[in-house]
Amino acid sequence: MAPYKVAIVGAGAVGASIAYALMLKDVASEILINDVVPEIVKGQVLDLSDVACVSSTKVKAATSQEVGQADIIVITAGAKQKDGEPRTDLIGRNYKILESVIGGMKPIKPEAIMLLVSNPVDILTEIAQKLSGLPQKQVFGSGTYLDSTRLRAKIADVLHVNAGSVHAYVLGEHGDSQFIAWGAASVAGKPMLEFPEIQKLDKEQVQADIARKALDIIKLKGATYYGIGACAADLCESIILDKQVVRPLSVFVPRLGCCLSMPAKFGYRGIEEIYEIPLHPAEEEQLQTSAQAIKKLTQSVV
Ligand SMILES: NC(=O)C1=CN([C@@H]2O[C@H](COP(=O)(O)OP(=O)(O)OC[C@H]3O[C@@H](n4cnc5c(N)ncnc54)[C@H](O)[C@@H]3O)[C@@H](O)[C@H]2O)C=CC1
Ligand SMILES: CC(=O)C(=O)O
Repeated sequence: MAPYKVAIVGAGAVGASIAYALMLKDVASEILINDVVPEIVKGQVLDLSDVACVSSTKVKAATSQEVGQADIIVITAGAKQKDGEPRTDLIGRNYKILESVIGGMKPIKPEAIMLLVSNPVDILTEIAQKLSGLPQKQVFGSGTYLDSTRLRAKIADVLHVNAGSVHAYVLGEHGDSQFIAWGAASVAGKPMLEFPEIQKLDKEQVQADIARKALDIIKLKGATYYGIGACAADLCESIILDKQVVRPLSVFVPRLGCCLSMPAKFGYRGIEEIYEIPLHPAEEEQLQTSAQAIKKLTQSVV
């Protein structure tokens, strides 16, 4: 295996879940763990090192300078939502944390890929694109990949197919203004909206349920981490193996003037293409609304 270092900044529940899922994939040579709390780093490194018998990925603590020299830098540092709190309420705290995290890791390896996970992920992605100095295509966020997996699992239950066979996207903000691109969704090449079981669904309710699933989990157990752990590890694997897969990722979309999720193809050089998905007029309106919400909040902090 070519040496491939993945740094994870923020060693809380999300950072550790990503590290764990990525170790089980056995595609990275080294995972570097960084956090402002040394005890958390030490504890996570010790705990994760127990995965050694089923993974050849080594785990070690890293300084900010070492993080800056990794091939992939995953940012999970920052505050998480409390019960009932929208992701956007985190912006003040997490903007400051992101500034200090990126400032501390400079100079950054010019070819590094930076993957944003901390919330609100769309706004932090745009800020990281500016602060890191890396080419825009090398800095992106996990965006609505997690929301799309939630949707695909829901549809899979309704149609009794595997979620992997459901082609459907949640797009826009990884937040309250996200929306489902029903018109472009399909199973087995058949448009989703032609399935009688889908026609019977209350689509607005499904959209609302997917958008608030994070809060439902937070209410019950305080945080979400396994879903994003699996999604972010999949993104890291796709970068390392240069898979050129398409995922809904938070990327800068020039026509909308902000970062939000659109289907994007990516590999080890970063984002290769952003696709303009065919949207129904009402969906295009929701995309515009999502962009407006993100831009308004971004302007209030930068
Ligand atoms: N994009 C997505 O789909 C998801 C995003 N998240 C977000 O991920 C973030 C982390 O969530 P959790 O891990 O549950 O929180 P957590 O509280 O368990 O961990 C956060 C960690 O960040 C560390 N940290 C704070 N400032 C730091 C700095 N300057 N440098 C390095 N580390 C620093 C803290 O010490 C802590 O260990 C939150 O913003 C949360 O909203 C969570 C789930 C899904
Ligand atoms: C916390 C969060 O962003 C999520 O689980 O979707």
